[in-house]
Amino acid sequence: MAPAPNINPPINVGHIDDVQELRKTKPITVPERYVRDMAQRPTLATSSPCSSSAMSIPVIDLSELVEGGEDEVQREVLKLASSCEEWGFFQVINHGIDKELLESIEKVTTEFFMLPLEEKQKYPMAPGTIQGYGHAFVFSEDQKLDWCNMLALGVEPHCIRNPKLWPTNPPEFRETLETYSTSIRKLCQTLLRFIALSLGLNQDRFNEMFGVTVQAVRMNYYPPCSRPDLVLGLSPHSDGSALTVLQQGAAGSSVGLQILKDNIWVPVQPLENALVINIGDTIEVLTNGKYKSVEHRAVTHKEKDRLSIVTFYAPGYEIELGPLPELVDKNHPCMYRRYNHGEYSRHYVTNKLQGKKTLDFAKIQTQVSTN
Ligand SMILES: O=C(O)CCC(=O)C(=O)O
Ligand SMILES: [Fe+2]
Repeated sequence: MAPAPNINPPINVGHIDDVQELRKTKPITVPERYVRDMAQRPTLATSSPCSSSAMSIPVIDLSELVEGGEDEVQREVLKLASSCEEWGFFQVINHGIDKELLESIEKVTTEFFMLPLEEKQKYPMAPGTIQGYGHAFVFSEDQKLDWCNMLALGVEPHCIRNPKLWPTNPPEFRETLETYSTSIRKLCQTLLRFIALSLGLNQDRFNEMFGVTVQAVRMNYYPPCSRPDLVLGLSPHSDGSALTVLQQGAAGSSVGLQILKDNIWVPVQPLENALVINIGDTIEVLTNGKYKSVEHRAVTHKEKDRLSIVTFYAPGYEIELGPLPELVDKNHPCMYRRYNHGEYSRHYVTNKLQGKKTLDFAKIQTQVSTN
């Protein structure tokens, strides 16, 4: 979550239907603003066992890394390295976060989204901003919209919080989010230690340089859509974070997350009690492109709804970023420029989601010789 963007001139996003209300009142209507151009329409997840097992994101057992003997640790670190390098995504099991806590955050989040619209609108996301209830990343009247309702909140440091936007209904929401965020924060720090090791770096390399880290949460609720073949739940994008932790709704909800691998949209099958981790743009830059942030999107389902609770973990805004010198040499020339993380965050939240385009901000453009 970035410092509040300066909105100048004011943004006109036009009328935005609330998709949950649409679903209730006009269940088969899909307004034009939600209908994607042909090229953007989704290929829907199949549940065919062969397609999913041939292409499923790797699973990392965190207990092997944290408590395993030398051999297990070494094996799992190698697996982590290949997961980050080849997929940019993995699911983590035995992560140490209580099942009850995962269930509680899911419960309060679901309860929030099920409130009447007037209640949710007490926490409005103003056009062009990224906190509160509504649609983020919409900047014009003619922009296509995602079939999704969001509640996005800055969590850490406290100065990025807007307490007026933290729901007081359901009453346990705030406390549950605090407890959940503390646990997810520790998980991110642990994962960053092993990710550093997997790159041959000192295990504290990332945690030490990140300063006063920034943590934000986005809760995405995707109601069913009568034409999932025409809409997207969330537009293709990579995350601006260092790491993202995604909790998918429990069994019974639909498969909705897809990641772009070798030009194919691969569905991520939810695993019981697992968390989905992905590499964000910041780790791509720090590793000089060795570990890349991967484009992903969400699709909707005809009958089932879906919830995702997403935590973004990033360095402090004041931290200067650029490829780590240890990962730059003659064979790996520097691919990204140096910049301040606050600048990147601002750039990220003032542009619509458009695949990996946002990261052009940091890429060093190589000159094509015309001779
Ligand atoms: O809902 C999902 O599965 C994707 C969410 C996501 O990518 C995000 O919020 O950045
Ligand atoms: Fe994302």
